[in-house]
Amino acid sequence: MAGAEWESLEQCLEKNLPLADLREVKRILYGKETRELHLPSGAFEAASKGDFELRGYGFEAAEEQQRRPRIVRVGLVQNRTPLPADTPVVKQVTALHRRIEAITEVAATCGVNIICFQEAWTMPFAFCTRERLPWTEFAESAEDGPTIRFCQELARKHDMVVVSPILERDAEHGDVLWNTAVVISNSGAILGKTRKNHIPRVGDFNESTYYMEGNLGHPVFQTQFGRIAVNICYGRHHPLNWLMYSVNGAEIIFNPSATVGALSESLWPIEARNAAIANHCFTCAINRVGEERFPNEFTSGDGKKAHRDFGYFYGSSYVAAPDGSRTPGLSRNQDGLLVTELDLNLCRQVNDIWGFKMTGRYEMYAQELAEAVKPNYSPNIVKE
Ligand SMILES: NC(=O)NCCC(=O)O
Repeated sequence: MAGAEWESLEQCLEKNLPLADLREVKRILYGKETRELHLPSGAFEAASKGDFELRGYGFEAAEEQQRRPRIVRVGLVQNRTPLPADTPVVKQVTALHRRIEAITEVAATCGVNIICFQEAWTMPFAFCTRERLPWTEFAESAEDGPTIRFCQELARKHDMVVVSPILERDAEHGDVLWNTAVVISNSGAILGKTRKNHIPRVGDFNESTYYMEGNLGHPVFQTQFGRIAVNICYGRHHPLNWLMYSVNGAEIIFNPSATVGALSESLWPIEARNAAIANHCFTCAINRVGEERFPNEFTSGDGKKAHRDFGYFYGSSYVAAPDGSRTPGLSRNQDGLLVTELDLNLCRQVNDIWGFKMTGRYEMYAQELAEAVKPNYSPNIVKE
């Protein structure tokens, strides 16, 4: 499997396909073509100087007589951890704050209204280990920890909603850890938080050693720029997880993630995009980048030899629209900022065309699932 040397699917297609074929391949792979955003030249200069990729795309909705376009710009940030995993905790957190601060500055010059960082962005994704320390020292309060205060300053300074996925320590309830995303209003006020509803036990993702499944349900946050929700990483494999955020009114669902090529790269382009189609909303898939090596080797008891890293986090962040179209992905091997302009009117327009909210038969499935989860349920199998 390719590591950092292989830039992206898009780059490979562009390099190897004749133009006419490339256009057809993109139409079939990515749906209706998104327009490239004209971002300020200073933003590209700053991105180049800051050594991260900057891409901008826009989705269109039809013009309506009674509703004005509801244009919103989202910013997706993918990044590697700038320091080795065995660097002191505070130094790593500080370096990541500075990195995100620089990228968010550029996002602000690009008119981003809502920015979302990757899963557990303030630390190496150390949940392959089971050693607790020093990794649990990256956990902090979702109400007044140093990262939340930092994000509140970003929100106020840039008039931007900030979605900050962190490792949360809930001091009010037994110092318990959670995989959490905090949503901060563009006023700087903390709107609330949401916790990862589905925790993986696959490959080296030993997160269940550190935290339980979320207990906050499917909150949707009403912001000045639309109704948003956060489906954290592994929750992207669970269609009902997306559905419940949509049932609660989400127009944009962010999917901050941390996942590696060998496990999920062929699924990555499908799941958030299918969720956008099925739920008549926009979805924003964000994955971290690079390789993180840990001081002590580990095994996950799956027969693989002991090793010291997860594998390659392949970035490839993208935005999908309710009509099934999507942006090209950011690269597999660079830090990056993906700016995408959405017209939220597209959600209802596609809903009126396809009608999945009308034809979803949710009451039927609610009844059938209520029966299926009962201990004495027997599957409805018709036999000869
Ligand atoms: N962070 C996380 O939940 N990863 C699990 C593996 C995957 O979902 O690809």
